[in-house]
Amino acid sequence: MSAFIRVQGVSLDVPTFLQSERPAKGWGSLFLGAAFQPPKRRLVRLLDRLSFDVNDGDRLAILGRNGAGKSTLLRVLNRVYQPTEGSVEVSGSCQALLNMSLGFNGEATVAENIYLRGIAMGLTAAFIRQQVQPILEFSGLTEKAGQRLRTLSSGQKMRLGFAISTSVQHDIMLMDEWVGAGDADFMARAKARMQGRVGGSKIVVLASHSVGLLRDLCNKGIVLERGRLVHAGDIGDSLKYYHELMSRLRKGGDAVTLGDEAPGAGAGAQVYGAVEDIRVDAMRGRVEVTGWMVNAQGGLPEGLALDVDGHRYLAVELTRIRRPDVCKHFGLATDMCGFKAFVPVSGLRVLSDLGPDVRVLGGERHESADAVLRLAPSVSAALVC
Ligand SMILES: Nc1ncnc2c1ncn2[C@@H]1O[C@H](COP(=O)(O)OP(=O)(O)OP(=O)(O)O)[C@@H](O)[C@H]1O
Repeated sequence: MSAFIRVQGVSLDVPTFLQSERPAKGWGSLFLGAAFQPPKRRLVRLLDRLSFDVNDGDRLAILGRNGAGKSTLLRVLNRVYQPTEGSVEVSGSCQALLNMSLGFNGEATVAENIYLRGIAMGLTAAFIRQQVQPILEFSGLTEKAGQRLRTLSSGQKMRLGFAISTSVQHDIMLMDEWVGAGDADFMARAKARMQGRVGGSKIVVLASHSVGLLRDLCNKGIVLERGRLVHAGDIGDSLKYYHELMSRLRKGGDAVTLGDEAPGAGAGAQVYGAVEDIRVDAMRGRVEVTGWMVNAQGGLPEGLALDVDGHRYLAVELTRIRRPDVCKHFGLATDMCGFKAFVPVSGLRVLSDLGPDVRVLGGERHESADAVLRLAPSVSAALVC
């Protein structure tokens, strides 16, 4: 049976409670205010008349700035929220990686929680019984099977939630951001499993700010803005539309909403790029780094630093270079995403003096640069020669 998702004219209104300001001078007026000025209830529209189809074989990216409605839409697709208007038709079994710890009971043991979550996922007791050991092994919690869940660390709970949620292959996979926490060993296993599950799914719907990931994984995209669907198309067009939208919003100076985005936009994880050449200029005591980088909103970060054996060296100059190839690949609004940066590092004679563990970090400013830029294979090879 082929899988599909049909969303027709979906709107979602939820009640919110607004408390008016109550400047109270004393306890008496505080209690009187609480008694006679209860919070006002009003409906807010989170999704507004969305219509789109996802067909067998599609990998759909949901794009939009913070608060645009991406997670809410995923919850509607997963039937957590019932639309106020319109209809959602889903054909095929659905696996939602939206909240890994949903339905966990801290007082039950780790093994019991596998049953609780498995039953909530619609699995039979007989099937779950066969899955308990593999899930414990995958999450590295075999020795903790009989312990209460509340004694686990948050990372261990996340591993358990991930192992249970991904224990079965479904037709449709709904994801809110790619799984991104855990130690290196677990992340390697989680990545391999995710790739397997994504590959085995008939439909994948992924909401993420990681533009590189969306570009690699998805073939289609929709862009949400304030709960409305403002663009639908192939992934290249959708990323381009999203970046243009973000740049329009930046120029429009929508200070309140863009203020919400500031932490994300400035965070290292939101900057991505590649280093394509590193040269040592021994005469001038500096390293020249060439590559490209952008942030998740398609903006151009201006910060670069080198991490050499734990010592941090900040760039003193960064010039932008045209990169139409990168611009086309990611659907960016500007092609000035290439850069050449100069970083003073004294005492170097040749490139290999930097050692193989050098990391190039990008960010909005030199001081705050902390997103590791990928090294091109030729650069990695040159560093060890
Ligand atoms: N239950 C709720 N009651 C009231 N408002 C809500 C509720 N759930 C979400 N919202 C609001 O709906 C808007 C969309 O939220 P949502 O979590 O879907 O955004 P998002 O696009 O996933 O954002 P982000 O990129 O930050 O994860 C936000 O303004 C949020 O405050």
